[in-house]
Amino acid sequence: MAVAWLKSAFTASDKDLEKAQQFSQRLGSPRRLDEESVNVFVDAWWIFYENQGGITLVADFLNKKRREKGFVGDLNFNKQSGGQLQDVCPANAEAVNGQSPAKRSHARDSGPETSPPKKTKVVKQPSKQQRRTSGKRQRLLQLNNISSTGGSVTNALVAPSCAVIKIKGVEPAALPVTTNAIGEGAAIQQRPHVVSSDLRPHLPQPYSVGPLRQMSSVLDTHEEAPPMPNWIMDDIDIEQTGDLNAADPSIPDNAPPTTGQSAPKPCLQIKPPLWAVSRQEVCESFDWFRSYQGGVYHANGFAKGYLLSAFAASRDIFHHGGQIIISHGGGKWESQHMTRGQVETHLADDQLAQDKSVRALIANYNSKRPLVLLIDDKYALFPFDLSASGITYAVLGFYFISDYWAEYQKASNERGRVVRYKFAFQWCSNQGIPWWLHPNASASPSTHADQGSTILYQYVKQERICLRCQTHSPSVYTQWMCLKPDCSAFWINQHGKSPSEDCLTYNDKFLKLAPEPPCPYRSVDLIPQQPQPHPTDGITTDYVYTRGWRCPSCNRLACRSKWEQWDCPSCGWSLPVQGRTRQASELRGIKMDVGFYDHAITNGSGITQGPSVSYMSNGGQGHYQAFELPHQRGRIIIIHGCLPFGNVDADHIFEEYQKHASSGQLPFRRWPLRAHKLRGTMLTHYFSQNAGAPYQYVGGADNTIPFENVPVVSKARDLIQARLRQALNIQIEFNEVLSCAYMCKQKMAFHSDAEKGLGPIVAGLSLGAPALMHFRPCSRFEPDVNKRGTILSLILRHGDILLMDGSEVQQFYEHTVVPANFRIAATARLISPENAMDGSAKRAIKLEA
Ligand SMILES: O=C(O)CCC(=O)C(=O)O
Repeated sequence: MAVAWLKSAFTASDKDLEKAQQFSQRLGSPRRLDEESVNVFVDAWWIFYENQGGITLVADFLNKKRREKGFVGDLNFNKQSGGQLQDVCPANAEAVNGQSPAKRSHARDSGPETSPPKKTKVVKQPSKQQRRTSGKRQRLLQLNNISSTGGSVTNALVAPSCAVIKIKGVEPAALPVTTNAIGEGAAIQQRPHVVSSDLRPHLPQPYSVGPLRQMSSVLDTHEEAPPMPNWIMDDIDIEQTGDLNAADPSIPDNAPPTTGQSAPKPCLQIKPPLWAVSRQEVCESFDWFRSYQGGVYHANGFAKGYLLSAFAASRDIFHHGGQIIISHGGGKWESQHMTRGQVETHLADDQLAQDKSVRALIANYNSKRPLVLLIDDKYALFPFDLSASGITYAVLGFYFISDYWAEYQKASNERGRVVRYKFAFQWCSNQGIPWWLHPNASASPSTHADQGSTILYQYVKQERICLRCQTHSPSVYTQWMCLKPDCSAFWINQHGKSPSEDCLTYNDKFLKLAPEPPCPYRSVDLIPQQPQPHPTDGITTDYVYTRGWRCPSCNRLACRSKWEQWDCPSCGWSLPVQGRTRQASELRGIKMDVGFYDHAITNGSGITQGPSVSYMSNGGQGHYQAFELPHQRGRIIIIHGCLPFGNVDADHIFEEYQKHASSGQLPFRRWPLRAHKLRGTMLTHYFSQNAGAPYQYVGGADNTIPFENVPVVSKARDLIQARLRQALNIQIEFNEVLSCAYMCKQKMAFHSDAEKGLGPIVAGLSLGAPALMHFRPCSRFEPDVNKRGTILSLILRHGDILLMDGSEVQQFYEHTVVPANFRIAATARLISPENAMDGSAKRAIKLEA
């Protein structure tokens, strides 16, 4: 009976889609055939011919449907007859084609329940009459014959003298994937889907030659700059946090070993088209991956970049020379965190379809949107040793997600396992052959280059319906299991058990390259836009000038670490920037989008606000305001610039700073942070230069020049000292000034100036755009980060001087500065000779002692 159902439906459905729809409904498919037409047929096919050992389930399923349709009696599973399905109730005899049961076809000719499906003879397509009367089993073939006239994919089948069912009227766009089911053993060759008329692999030319394309055409323009992770602080105490330099937060050091190659890998003989040494270089230069912490970078609900790293799940693979990559969806692995100086272990947890990264990847799958895959040097499945070439990160290229599913993975949590979402990524072939398969990539081309050419396109969409949850799951492994974590049959095989991890083997049909959706991107779309070093308006302080670049000589992605130019730390290639000097008048009027004009004190902070007090200077009248911290821990005073002429000095200093920076006389640099968790060197957000006594916080003696070399800094120091004298009668001669330059969207993270040897008075002059300065209790004072809210916020305007008076201000509080646009600050301190020594001199003294 069941066979007759299938058979009649198959044979009748060659007429049109409507017939196929009827069949789908008879099978009880919950889905409309116009969406999943092909899958219905494939389900039926696999249920009958491929469900090894699962025939009881098939019988249950069909009997349920029979009962719903009003049939009397159930199909009987007859082991003696080798697993055939038989209708034991003669009352149904006439229900199918008016035939007697004896004349009907059987689902299986022979073979025990557990035997694999037999090879099928190819049969001529019978006439309708023949099909009715034939008692022989016919392995019927279904194919989705899609020919795309204007499209890029032509998928043709050649099937001499065989039964073929075509589903007409199904547009390729309506199908989730192009799907073919071919009877095993049938004399059918499926031609490769052809992406262009030229089947020869072509080399990724756009990487090496050709014009650089504007990235803006492929990027979501409203995408915001990703925030720096909040643990990136400029003054993390190394002793307190330990040296975390080697640890990428997405790659715990206790990551399980990646399955795959353990033998030494060959070195790359070429430079990848895009590579980097630090995570920051990737995030600042490459718009497709701007995630400092996670392995998946997503924006607007879609994944844009995916980093393959050491922390592989079991069964992650790098197949067809990397043209099929299977990887877990990212996140929720066991990880170690530093909290208040203590290492805490967070146990691995189940991934959920709603998790942001997983959700974004699924959205890519559903919309056929490609994403970019990157690897780091810890990704064991890549066949070359990146680190031997000094490469930490490399961009592979565009991939689309050909399938996804969930599975259990071993984990050291209470249950011993966690749910992981796995994604199958497939190379977008319009990019040519992958760069690492290029014959020049390897010293021994035979090792890897041939992997790209032995591609089999004979893809069969392998899926089955779970009889419990009635949803499809791909046949990823040789044993089929429901791969929907919400189903009670999830990860349970035909023996009713979870498979043993070691016994799972990929279904080789599943690993064939799938027909691809059209890829809207080309290789050149990966190349970051070449920076514009001399814009027509002369403004070189906008956000885009904070971004890194790709060295056109060696392809390295590099941060912009110098004010006057982009340069490549590997090969020294540089691109000088020629901007114009910005006037303070262009910037000082920028409105701050905050709910206060000058300052805000948080209720309960214990801060006492003093009155606004006037003072006189040679520029006119100014005023200042003091804020007393509780427990006499010191005071914070803001001295506003003098009107009407008091800011003229500040205006000149602002302009002079820019001129000296552009000429190289004042070398503004982004300096390495002393401790951080990212791989590679992490640079400060802002540019800085120290003058006078060395200040360890920004590079010590390495980043310090004498006051004589930078007259503008001396002028800034003089102005600060004059204001302290005029407003507060404080006589002080500072011996150090840290000058910081912030381009648009750069800022200084929370920190305190608590370095040993710093005097109790710290005073900073603000120039250019206004900035918000916030104070909060520091961790020693309030370990609970949730209770460490801002206690005081101030707006620092052009010409203002901010004074922090008292060493306890730094011991108990930390501060951050967030400028509204281009701004320069000169902060003066009095540093004791001991601190003025650089680190090595100090170590030498310690050793002598
Ligand atoms: O930009 C500023 O005004 C902040 C400077 C600062 O916090 C520092 O140098 O420690």
